[in-house]
Amino acid sequence: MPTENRSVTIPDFAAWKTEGRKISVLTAYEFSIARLLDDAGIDCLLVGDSMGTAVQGHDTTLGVTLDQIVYHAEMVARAAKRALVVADLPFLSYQVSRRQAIRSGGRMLKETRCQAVKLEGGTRMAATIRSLVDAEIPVMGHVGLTPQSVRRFGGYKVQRQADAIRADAQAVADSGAFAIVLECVPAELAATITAEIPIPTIGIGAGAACDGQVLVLHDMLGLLDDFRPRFARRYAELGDVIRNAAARYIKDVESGDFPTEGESFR
Ligand SMILES: Nc1nc(=O)c2c([nH]1)NC[C@@H]1CN(c3ccc(C(=O)N[C@@H](CCC(=O)O)C(=O)O)cc3)CN21
Ligand SMILES: CC(C)C(=O)C(=O)O
Ligand SMILES: [Mg+2]
Repeated sequence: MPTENRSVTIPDFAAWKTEGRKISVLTAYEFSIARLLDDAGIDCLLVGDSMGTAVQGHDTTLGVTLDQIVYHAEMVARAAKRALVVADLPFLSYQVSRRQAIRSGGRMLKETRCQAVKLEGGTRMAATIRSLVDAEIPVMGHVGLTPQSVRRFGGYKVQRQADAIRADAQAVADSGAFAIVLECVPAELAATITAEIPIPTIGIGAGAACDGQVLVLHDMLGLLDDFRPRFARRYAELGDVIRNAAARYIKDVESGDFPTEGESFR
């Protein structure tokens, strides 16, 4: 029987907060990239529903399905030798009922080798998180800018209702989640929450005080030309690299420079 081959466990992850060890998280959607990120030493790979924007080309995450996340989580979890793999529960795969949440989260653990699921919402999702945890499905929370709420928010905006967001984070922690994403909240609020809850906070657009940071892979690699929020530092310009490589290939095909005899069989 194949054995799990991971060095990072949920309890390690939860303990990193008390040890003051910063947690690095990136999204991943497929095998080859996930293997490279794992080799590089990333702590956690998130199979995000941001695949709706980053991979599928939509302007929201609302259309992403549970089947799609299962398919991508399967590839990512197969690639990861040591990183913790977490998969997003997409819109309407957990909001209908606690039974639905357990079915969806359970499917993720049964059909892929991911170790946990992430879902959006604070106080209003507390009972759901508790039900998942009771069913042995580890949960990462997500509060602040919750992209699945985009139709209520009316856009992607920094969330500033400090008391409500603090209560949301506390409810997520009290419900048994092992970590929580804080998305697009003022740095000072994220610092307050990080100090007052016992589980690690993973920030995106939430300042430096968080216990860890997460970015969408396509954003940090420069693969999306027209998505540049202030929090998405670019560590590479792969868009330029890919356009250049493709342009050189096209030129070589048109001129007949490719392929050479050495690149052909005789
Ligand atoms: N590729 C990608 N990266 C993401 O970070 C991401 C997605 N997709 N899809 C789902 C959500 C949407 N996200 C977003 C989208 C836009 C802003 C944005 O434009 N923020 C403005 C601030 C707006 C304001 O409050 O005034 C900024 O300037 O950063 C932030 C987060 C984060 N998530
Ligand atoms: C940006 C992270 C937190 C996320 O939820 C996603 O990639 O879907
Ligand atoms: Mg997400």
